[in-house]
Amino acid sequence: MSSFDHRRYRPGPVVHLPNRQWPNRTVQTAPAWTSVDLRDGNQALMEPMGVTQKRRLWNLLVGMGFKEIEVGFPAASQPDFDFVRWLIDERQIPEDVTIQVLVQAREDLIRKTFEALRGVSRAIVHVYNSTSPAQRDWVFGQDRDGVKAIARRGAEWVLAESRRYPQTHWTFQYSPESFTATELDYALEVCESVLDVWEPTPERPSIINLPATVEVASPNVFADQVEYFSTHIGRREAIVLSVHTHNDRGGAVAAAELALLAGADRVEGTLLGNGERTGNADLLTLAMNLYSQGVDPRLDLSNPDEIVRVCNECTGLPVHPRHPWVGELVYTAFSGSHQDAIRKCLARQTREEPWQVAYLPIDPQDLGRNYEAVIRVNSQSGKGGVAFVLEREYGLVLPRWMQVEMARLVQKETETRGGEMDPASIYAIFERCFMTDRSPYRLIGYRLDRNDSDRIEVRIGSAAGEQILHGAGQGAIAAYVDAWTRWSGRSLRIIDYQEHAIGAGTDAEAVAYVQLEMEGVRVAGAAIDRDTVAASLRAVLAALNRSGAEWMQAA
Ligand SMILES: CC(=O)SCCNC(=O)CCNC(=O)[C@H](O)C(C)(C)COP(=O)(O)OP(=O)(O)OC[C@H]1O[C@@H](n2cnc3c(N)ncnc32)[C@H](O)[C@@H]1OP(=O)(O)O
Ligand SMILES: CC(C)C(=O)C(=O)O
Ligand SMILES: [Mg+2]
Repeated sequence: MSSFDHRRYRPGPVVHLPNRQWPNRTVQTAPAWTSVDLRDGNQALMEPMGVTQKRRLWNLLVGMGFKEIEVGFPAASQPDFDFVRWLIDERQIPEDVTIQVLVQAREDLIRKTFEALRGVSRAIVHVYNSTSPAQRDWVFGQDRDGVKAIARRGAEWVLAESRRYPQTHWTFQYSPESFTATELDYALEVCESVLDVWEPTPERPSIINLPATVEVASPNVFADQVEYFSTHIGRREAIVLSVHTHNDRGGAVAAAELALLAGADRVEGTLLGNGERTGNADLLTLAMNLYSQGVDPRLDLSNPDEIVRVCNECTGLPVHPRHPWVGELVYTAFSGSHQDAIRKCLARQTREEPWQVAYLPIDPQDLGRNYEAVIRVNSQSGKGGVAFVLEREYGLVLPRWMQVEMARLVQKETETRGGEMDPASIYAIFERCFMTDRSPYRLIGYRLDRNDSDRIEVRIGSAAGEQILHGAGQGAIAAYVDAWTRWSGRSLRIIDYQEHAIGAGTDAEAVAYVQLEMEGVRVAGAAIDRDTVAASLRAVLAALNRSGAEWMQAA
């Protein structure tokens, strides 16, 4: 029998909140961010960070502008204790940054925690105990009152210890761990009892942190829980309401966002979402989500590649190439219609107007990414992408009809070869297929006599030797086509012709693109030359050579 059996599970909680307000709100300002990378992030690593890595990550967090940073669980391990001491003894904590430490509601651990913090000018002491039925029954072996007593005693020990260090400005924080799996009325009761001990005031608030220790329901349910809590807790004006979401169902970021609508003031999380199991809420994503809505995230995210590098080097964890906002591939389009739309929008977008480029929710340049990586070509790509690459890398602005043919040629090759095609390989196809003015015929020279109607004398070479052709017409190209028509006895007609300069100044070259109809069949050619007329004539010849017509091969 299969062990995969959904009947073993129950649905998550629901909250009766018919008058819920959060769906009608929007987030207008950034919340207070608290990084728990050095604690929750660290405790989830296979190999916890050493002091050197912690220092590096600390410097990154401070540099990004975090004002509250949970730096560890100093009563739990010597490295955590030593790190806190290093921060204090070496005066590493900027004036406007407050460190936070975590501790269980146990007297000996609380005492040691305060010892670790001796001499700090300001700190948040974060005490927690779990409150859910499963933890009450099976972990603590206590009823509701018993677990509430653990919380209250913890609050009392924290208060008592803090009084031994009056020089420090203390802030107290309490988390009813496993809040999302706790009955709401009971979570309120426990928090009220903690607040009765701490007696916070608006001037000296305490932090109540509501953790989705395990994400057990969809984000809207968490928002209901937070709104219910926020509107039912006493002394609301004396509390900073914080949330701490985990990502078990993949909704940590969404849950934190909806919690802000529901009344939360503060969000705990980690960079890139490292943390227990599936991780914590990703603060980078949350902050970038605000940024992309025109809200100042109050964090410096302008160098995400550096953030990713430091996190990776400190935690040993890789970052998915499609990680929101900062993954390697998140501003890259491989697919044809996306490339087409991006190319058209980028050509129109100005710095002054609000950003509205299809498929790019923000300007990648804001995060230090350039447009080079935006469009990459594989078998899913279309003419827009191929055209974009040729224009960006080689300055070639292909006419639409040539884009279509070029895209078909590229696709054929990518389907055969598989994988991605780099710009040089794309250009090689362009050169091989369209710039075919060397064989079977090549242009040796020409003389143009510009009168009422232009007369041209053309010297062409082939395996059969040199020949001279004569023609006349309005303009060099018409005269040239006339020369070929007379010489071959076939009907030739220019359908379209375009040219433009590549580069500027004395180094500039001209590129010409020609679409020719020969005996009812259309064929395209291109050529690059320092001389504009030569470029045109060679482009016509490239098309003729490409035609593969029998009379050409016979040469
Ligand atoms: C959701 C979270 O992320 S919570 C943070 C979790 N982080 C960590 O645990 C990392 C650091 N922790 C540690 O290194 C260790 O747990 C220590 C050093 C703090 C404590 O270690 P130990 O004393 O061996 O105890 P252990 O952690 O196994 O705790 C179990 C005991 O503490 C009790 N306990 C657990 N959590 C709490 C709490 N928050 N408050 C009070 N008591 C608690 C348990 O009921 C159990 O009691 P019992 O021994 O009477 O059955
Ligand atoms: C200690 C608490 C806040 C925690 O990390 C959790 O519940 O996830
Ligand atoms: Mg956690």
